[in-house]
Amino acid sequence: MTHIPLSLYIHMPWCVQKCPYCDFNSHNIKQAPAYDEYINHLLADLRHDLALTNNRAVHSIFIGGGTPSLFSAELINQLLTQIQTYIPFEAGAEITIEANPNSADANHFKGYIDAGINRISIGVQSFQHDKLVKLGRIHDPDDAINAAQLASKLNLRSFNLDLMHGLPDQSLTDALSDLKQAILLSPPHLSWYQLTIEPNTLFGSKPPKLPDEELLWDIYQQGDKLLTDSGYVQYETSAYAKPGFMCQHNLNYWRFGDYIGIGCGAHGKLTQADGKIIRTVKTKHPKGYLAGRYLEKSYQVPDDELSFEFFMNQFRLFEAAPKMRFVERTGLTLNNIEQPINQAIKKGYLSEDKDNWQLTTQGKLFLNSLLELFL
Ligand SMILES: C[S@@+](CC[C@H](N)C(=O)[O-])C[C@H]1O[C@@H](n2cnc3c(N)ncnc32)[C@H](O)[C@@H]1O
Ligand SMILES: C[S@@+](CC[C@H](N)C(=O)[O-])C[C@H]1O[C@@H](n2cnc3c(N)ncnc32)[C@H](O)[C@@H]1O
Ligand code: SF4
Repeated sequence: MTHIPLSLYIHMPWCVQKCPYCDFNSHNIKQAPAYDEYINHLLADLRHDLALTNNRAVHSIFIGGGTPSLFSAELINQLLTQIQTYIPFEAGAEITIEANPNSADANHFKGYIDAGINRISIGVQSFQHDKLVKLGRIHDPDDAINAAQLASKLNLRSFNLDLMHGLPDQSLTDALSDLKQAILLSPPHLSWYQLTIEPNTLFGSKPPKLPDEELLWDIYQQGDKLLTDSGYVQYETSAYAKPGFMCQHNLNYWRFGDYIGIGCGAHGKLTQADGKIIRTVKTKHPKGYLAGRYLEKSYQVPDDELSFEFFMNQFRLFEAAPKMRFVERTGLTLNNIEQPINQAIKKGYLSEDKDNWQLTTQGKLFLNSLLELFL
C-alpha cells in the first residue's frame, strides 16, 4: 500500500455569482468569512487527516471550487507553505489552482506561481458572448482570451481550459468555433464537457432548450476529430491533452489512487496499512465547517464493492489497465474477478494480454453494462 500515490484536494467554496447550471459546492461570496480564517480551518482539517496518510508524501495538489482564484497569492502561499510543514511534497508534484477568467482573478496568476502553483485551470466555458450570457457567466470572451494568453506566457508547467458544449442554442459551427479559438491559445490540456442539466440548479428547475441528440452527436464527433487533428489525445471522455500533459491529479483519482480531501464538502480516499480503504466526506456548508465541524462522515469501503469502485474509476480512462494495479489498490486477488472479467471479454467489452486489460470500443459504448458485471 505504501506505493499508492497520495494526492491532496483543497476546496474553496465561494463564487461571485452562482451559475445556473452548476451543482458544485459553491456559495455566494457575500456570505464568505475573512479568507485567512478559512485557511486556518483548512490547516486544522488537514491535521486531523494526517493520521490516515501513513506518512506518505503528496504526489499532486488540486485547489478547486467554487472559485479558488478569489484567494490572493499571499494566502495561497501561506496555505501551501504551512501544508508543507505537515506533509512533504514529492519532487515535481503537480499543483493546480482553478481560476475564473476575469481580470481581477488573472492578476493573481503571477503570485500563484511564486507560491508554488505550476498548473492553472481556467473556466472559459465558451468564447461566444451570447452563450456566456445564457450560462450566467460574469466574464466576456476577451477576458478568457487574456487570461489564457497570460497563462501561456508565465512559467507554468501546464494550463487547462474548461469548455462546455451542447449549450442552449448552440449550432455545430458555434461549438467548433469555440474549439478553434481554444486551439489557437494552445493550452497543453483541454477539458471539454457536455453541458448536463443537474437537478439542484436553476437550469434544473427551468431547463433551457438544448441541441437535440443528433446535433449533440455531430458536435461530439466533429469536435473530437478537430482536437485529435490538432495534436490532442483524448484520455478520458472529457479530457484532452498534448502528449505528456495529462492531469496527474485526475489520473490519480481514476487509477484508484489515494487522496486527502480538505475544505467544505471535500471527499477523500485513504488506504490504511492494514489494507482497509477509508472514505472521508467533509461538512458541505461553510457554516458548519467554520464552526470546526470538519468531518461529516468517514466509512470503510466494503470488500464486495471494491472491484466495482476500482473499475468504475479505471475504465473512465482509455489507457491499458495493469492487472497488478487492481491487486495493489483493492487488496483483492485476480481470482476474485475471474468470472466478470471473462464475461466482459466474451461480450467484447474488454481485451487482455498477460499484464493488462484494455477497454474496447464496445466497452466504451456500453460502459454501464460492463460495470454492472462487477456488482
Ligand atoms: C468547479 S467548476 C470550476 C471552475 C470555476 N469556478 C469556473 O467556473 O470558472 C469546474 C468545471 O466544470 C464544468 N461544469 C460545471 N457544471 C457543469 C455542468 N452542469 N455540465 C457540464 N460541465 C459542467 C465547467 O466547465 C467548470 O469550469
Ligand atoms: C470538474 S474538475 C475540473 C478539472 C479541470 N478540468 C482540470 O483538468 O484541471 C474539478 C472540480 O471537481 C470537484 N472536485 C474534485 N476533486 C474533489 C474532491 N476530492 N472532493 C470534492 N470535490 C472535488 C471540485 O468542484 C473541482 O473544482
Ligand atoms: S461554474 Fe464555477 S463560477 Fe460558476 S458557480 Fe460553479 S464553481 Fe462557481
